[in-house]
Amino acid sequence: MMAQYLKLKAKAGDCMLFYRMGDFFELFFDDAKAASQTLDIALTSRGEHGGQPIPMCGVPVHAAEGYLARLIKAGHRVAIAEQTETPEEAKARGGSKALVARDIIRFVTAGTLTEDSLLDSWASNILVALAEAGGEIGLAAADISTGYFEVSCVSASALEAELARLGPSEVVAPESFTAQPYGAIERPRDDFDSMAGKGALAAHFGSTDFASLSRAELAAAGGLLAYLEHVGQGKMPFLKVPVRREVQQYLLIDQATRDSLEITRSANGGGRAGSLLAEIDRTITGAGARQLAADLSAPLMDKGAIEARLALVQWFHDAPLLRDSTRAALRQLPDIARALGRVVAGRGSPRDLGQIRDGLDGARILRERLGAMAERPALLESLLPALDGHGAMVDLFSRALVPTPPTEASQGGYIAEGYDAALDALRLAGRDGRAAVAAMEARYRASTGISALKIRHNGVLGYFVEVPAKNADPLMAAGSGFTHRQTMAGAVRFNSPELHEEALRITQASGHALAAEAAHLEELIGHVLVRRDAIAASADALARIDVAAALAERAAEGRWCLPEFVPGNELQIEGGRHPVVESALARLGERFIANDCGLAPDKRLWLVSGPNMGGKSTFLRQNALIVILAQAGSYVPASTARLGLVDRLFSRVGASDNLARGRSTFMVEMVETAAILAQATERSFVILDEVGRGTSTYDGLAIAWAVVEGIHEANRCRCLFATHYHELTRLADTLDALSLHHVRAKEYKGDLVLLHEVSDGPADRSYGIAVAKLAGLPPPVLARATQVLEKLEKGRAETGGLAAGLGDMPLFGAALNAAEAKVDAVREKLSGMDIDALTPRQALDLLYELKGLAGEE
Ligand SMILES: Nc1ncnc2c1ncn2[C@@H]1O[C@H](COP(=O)(O)OP(=O)(O)OP(=O)(O)O)[C@@H](O)[C@H]1O
Repeated sequence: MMAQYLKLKAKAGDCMLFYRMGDFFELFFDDAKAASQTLDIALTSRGEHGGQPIPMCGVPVHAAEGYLARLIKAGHRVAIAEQTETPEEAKARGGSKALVARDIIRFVTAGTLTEDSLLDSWASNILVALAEAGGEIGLAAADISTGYFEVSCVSASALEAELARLGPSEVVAPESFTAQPYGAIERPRDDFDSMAGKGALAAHFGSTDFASLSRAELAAAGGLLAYLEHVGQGKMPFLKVPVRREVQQYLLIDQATRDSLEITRSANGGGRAGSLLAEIDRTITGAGARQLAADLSAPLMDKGAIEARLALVQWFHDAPLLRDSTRAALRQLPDIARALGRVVAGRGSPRDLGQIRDGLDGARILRERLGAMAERPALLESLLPALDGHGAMVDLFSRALVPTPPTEASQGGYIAEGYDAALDALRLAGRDGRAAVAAMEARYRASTGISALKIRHNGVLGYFVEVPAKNADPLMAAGSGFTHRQTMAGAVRFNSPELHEEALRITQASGHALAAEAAHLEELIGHVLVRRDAIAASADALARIDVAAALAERAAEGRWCLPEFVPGNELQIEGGRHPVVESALARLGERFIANDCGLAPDKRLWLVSGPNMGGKSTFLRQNALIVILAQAGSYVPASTARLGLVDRLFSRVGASDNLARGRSTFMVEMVETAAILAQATERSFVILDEVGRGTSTYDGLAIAWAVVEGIHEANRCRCLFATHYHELTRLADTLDALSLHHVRAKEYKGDLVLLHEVSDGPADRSYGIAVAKLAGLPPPVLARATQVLEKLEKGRAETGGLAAGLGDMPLFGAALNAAEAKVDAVREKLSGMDIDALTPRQALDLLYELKGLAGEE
C-alpha cells in the first residue's frame, strides 16, 4: 500500500494527497502533520517507513468538503486519490490480498473551485496564467465557477497592476518565468507554447478563430487550459470564448493605490468590510455583486461605454418604482452562473438544474416588464434579448423536475410525477409493495397472535419480521413458515418467502426508478450543455441590470450626482464627499463637510496643508474615489462633477509598511513615489500625502520639494499634494499651475476646533501641539513642547528657516537639462567608439572617462 501511496504522492507533486481508504481520506507523512495542524485533528501513526512510524491523520469522506475548504483557505492544494475499483473487483483481479487500485481523479486548488460551499457568492474566483512570447507578457484569466475567460497582453511594468485588478486566487506561470509574481505556481514550460495554445483553444471551442490573439496571449491561454486539464485530470470546466482585453481601455491602478484607496478591500485586515465596494454595494444577486466588484476594479477609459452604463443607472435612478420592482424581481433569482459552472464541470445536481430553470424563467418575466417601458436606454436594449429564448427548455424543466429538487441525486425523487409514465409505474409498484408489506404485517399479527410483531427494514438485512424475544419460540418451530435470520438482545428477526418476494419487487422497482431518474437527469443536463453560452449570456445580462439598479439605489440614498465627462484634463468637483467616511460619521450622528476641488491644466497641482486630523487625507482620497466611481459608470458623492478621463490613478496616502517583503515605511514610500514619477502622464491623477515624512527633516523637505517640482514640470498630471512642510508654499512663486489650499481649523477658548473645510491659501500655522493636546498628551510634555517650539520658531525667524537659501535655486527644468546633458555626453562618447580597436589599457581609461562624464567620481 505504501508503494502505491508514494507513487500517487509523487504524481501529486507539491499538493497534499487525500488517499481514499473506505469511508476516509487519509493523509500521511508531512501532509498529515500540516493537515492535522490546520484542521486541528488528531495526528496518529500507522506502520513504519524506513524504521520510523508513519504520521497519519484522516477526514471522513462525507465531511471532506468542509475540511478541504479550510485547507484551501490556508493556502494548500489537494490531490484527491479515489479507489478506482471496488474491493470485489480487486479480489477478482488479484486474489484476496489484492490492493484496490487508486488514482488521482482531480486536484482541488484555490483558483479552480466550483463548489458552492467553498466559494463566496459575492466574489469572483480568478485563476491567472502568465506566459512570455515575442517579447511580451501574455495574461489569461478565468473564473471557472462562471466560465468567465479573458486574455490580454501586458507590459512588465503594468503586470502588477493587472494582477491587482484581478485579485487572483491562484497564478500559474512557466518555470523560470522572468517576471514571476510572488507565490505563483510553476508549471512545465511546454504547457505555455503559443502554437499548442492555439491548438488547444481551437479544440476546446470548436471552430472559433483565434488569429487575432498575439503569441503571448495564445501561450498564456494554452497554459491556462493545460493547467485546468491537469487539475480536472482531463475533465474540463466551463469556459466562455475568451474576451480580449486591451489594457489601455481601462483606468490603470497599481496595487499600492488599490490598497491605499481601499477599493475592494479595507486596509485593516484586508476584508471587504470598510471598503468602497462594501459601502456602495446594493446589488441583490451574487452575480451582480461579482460584476460590481469587477467594474470597480477596472474603471473604463472609453467615454461612450461609461456613458452607456450611466444612462442605464440614470434610467433606474429617475424611476424609483421601476427600480423597486426590478430589484424585487431580482431577489427571487438563484445564481444561474454558478449553477451552470457546476453542471458543465460535471458536478451539477438536480438543484442546479432547478436553479437554472427558475433563474431563466425569472429573466424572461423581467424582460417582459422592462421591455414594456418607454425610452429604454441603449445598453438595456442590447441586454434584453439575452434574457429570453430559453422558453422551451424552461417548460421542459418545469415539467420534468419537482419544484425544489434536492442537491443529492443518489436518493432520487427529483423527477416530477407525470413526466414519465414508466417511471410513475415503477414508483407506484414500489408504493404498492410497501402497502402490501403493511398489509402483510397486519396479517402476520393476526395469524401468530403476536401484537408486537413488526415488519422492518434496514440497509443490511433488507425487510424482515421482528418479534420480541419472549414471543420468538413459535416462529422458530419448524413449519412455522418463518426462517430465523438474527437474534438481538431483546428481539429475534425472521424472514418469510412471501416477504422475500415482495421485498425483491420493491427493491427492483426502486432500483429501476432511480436508474430512470438518472437517465432523465443526464438528458436534462444535455440540454443545458447545448445552451451553455446562451444561458451564460442571460446570467451576464441579469448581473449588469442588477448592478445598474443597485448603483441607482445607492445614488438615490446618498443624493449623488451624475458625473459629466469633458474633453480636457479637468477635475471639477463641487460638494464632494468621501462615501465611507461619510457613512461612518453618519452612524455616529455626525455630519460630513462637503468640499470642492478644482483642477484644470492651468491649476493642475493643489498643495494642501493644515493641521493633523484636519481632513487632508480624506479630501485627497474622496477625489480619487470619485474618479473611480465615475469611470466605473456610477453616480458620485458630490453635488456636481465634471472631469476629463483619467488614464492612470496613483495614490500615495498613509503609511503602508511592507515588512514582509523587507521594505521599511520610508523605502515603500520612495518606491511608490518613484513609480508615480516614472508613469504618470498628463491625463493621470495623483494624490500624494506627506511625501518625505519618513526621514530627517532636511532630506524629507528636499525630496518633497523635488517631487512637487517634478510632477509640476515633467509629469504635468492633475495632483493633490498634502504636506506639513510649510516651506513648500514658496513653490507657488515659481510653479504657475500650483495653488495653495488648506483645511481650516481655529482655536476656541484654548481648544482646537477642526472645521474639515478646504479653503484657498496656505495654512496660517500648524496646530501640531494643539492636536497633541486633543489626543491627551500629558500637560508637562505639552508645556515643554510649547517651549521648544517657541525657541525653534525664533530661530527660524532669525535664520530664514529650513528653506532659507532656496530662493536663488535654479529652476527644476535646468536641473533636468543638466542631468540629460550628462547622459548625452556619455551616449556621444559611446556611440563614437570602436570597441574592437581598444587595448585593455585604453578600455580601462575609457571606463574612468565615462564615469567622469556621468558625474559620479
Ligand atoms: N470633510 C469632513 N467632514 C467631517 N469630518 C471629517 C472630514 N474629513 C475628515 N474628517 C474627520 O477627520 C478625521 C481625520 O481626517 P484625515 O485623516 O483626513 O486628516 P489628515 O488631515 O489627513 O490628518 P493627518 O495629517 O494627521 O494625517 C477623519 O477620520 C474624519 O473622522
